[in-house]
Amino acid sequence: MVTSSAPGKVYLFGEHAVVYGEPAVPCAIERRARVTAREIDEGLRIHSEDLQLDGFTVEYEGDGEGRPDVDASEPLLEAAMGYVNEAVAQVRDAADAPGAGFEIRIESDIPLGAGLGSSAAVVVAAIDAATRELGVELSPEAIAERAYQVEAAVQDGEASRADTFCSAVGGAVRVEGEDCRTVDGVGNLPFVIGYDGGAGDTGTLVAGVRSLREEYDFAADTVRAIGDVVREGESVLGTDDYETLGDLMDFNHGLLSALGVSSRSLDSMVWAARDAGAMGAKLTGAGGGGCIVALDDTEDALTALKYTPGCESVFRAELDTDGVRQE
Ligand SMILES: Nc1ncnc2c1ncn2[C@@H]1O[C@H](COP(=O)(O)OP(=O)(O)OP(=O)(O)O)[C@@H](O)[C@H]1O
Ligand SMILES: C[C@@](O)(CCO)CC(=O)[O-]
Ligand SMILES: [Mg+2]
Repeated sequence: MVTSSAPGKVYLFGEHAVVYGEPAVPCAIERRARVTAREIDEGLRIHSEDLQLDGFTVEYEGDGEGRPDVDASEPLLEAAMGYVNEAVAQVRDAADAPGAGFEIRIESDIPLGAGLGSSAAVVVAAIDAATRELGVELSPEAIAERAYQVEAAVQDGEASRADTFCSAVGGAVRVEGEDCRTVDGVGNLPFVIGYDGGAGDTGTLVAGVRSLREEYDFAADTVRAIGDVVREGESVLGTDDYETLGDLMDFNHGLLSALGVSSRSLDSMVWAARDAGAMGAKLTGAGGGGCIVALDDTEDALTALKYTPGCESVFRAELDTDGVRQE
């Protein structure tokens, strides 16, 4: 039996646009998914007490074919189980063990569908734990590549390498197409996270941006403008010019909002943080609901968010320089 863990992330800049080849800078945070894998004779048994589908919790056991005994629609269940099923397919391929069976147990500190990269963290940790269980040790980079294949499969071919690379190697990273690298010297940015208790489905939100881009040239321009914001942001990354970094986060949020991936509660948390003096604030991840990230080195945004209607919890996020690791 092997347990591995991998961190979630926030996007300083660049989500969504990164799917179309623009650069993005996600940062791993000290919130982890832990996955325990045990080899069994055949099939797949998955336990996750964190898995919530539209307000109810299930512990499911499935072989990827049969359906767990819960009252949920087929598409919802498919969305819920797709990541783990595809991760196990990658493990079987990596270990050249097509018939390997697993019992997988998931425990995660990362809220689901909230923009903190729960899917990437679960997939990265699952691939590490289950390959080690079969006696195969993959490098973090190889795990990142396989985890990306999983996200691409579940998100209907539309995913970037950003979440999975960040979760696998930790720290702040820069991803542009297939070019994935660590960004040194970023240090611990004063991130404050506000969470509305809700969720958005990454695959659906990505598909929405894709159709806007196809329909309107100005939506394609908006995606390119996000890339420009990221390139500008990179010039101050690693300096103490948090004001400029914050202004660019604000700009990035406006562009994401134009692409239709913000929500009323994300917008009100963003404004609450800004009104309290945060240097910048934006949604993080796919959007639709979930989390915002603000830059504030005082306690003011944290306190203001606590009293913001629609904000369910608020916390500081420390940069996690560790990526995937065996526990
Ligand atoms: N603790 C968990 N147990 C089981 N499955 C999980 C768990 N955490 C995440 N998942 C899987 O990841 C899916 C959520 O992934 P999704 O990409 O929509 O959101 P996210 O990764 O949290 O946010 P984002 O991609 O915006 O950063 C869940 O539906 C589920 O399939
Ligand atoms: C929305 C998106 O850019 C980030 C989700 O955390 C999707 C992806 O990069 O695969
Ligand atoms: Mg995800």
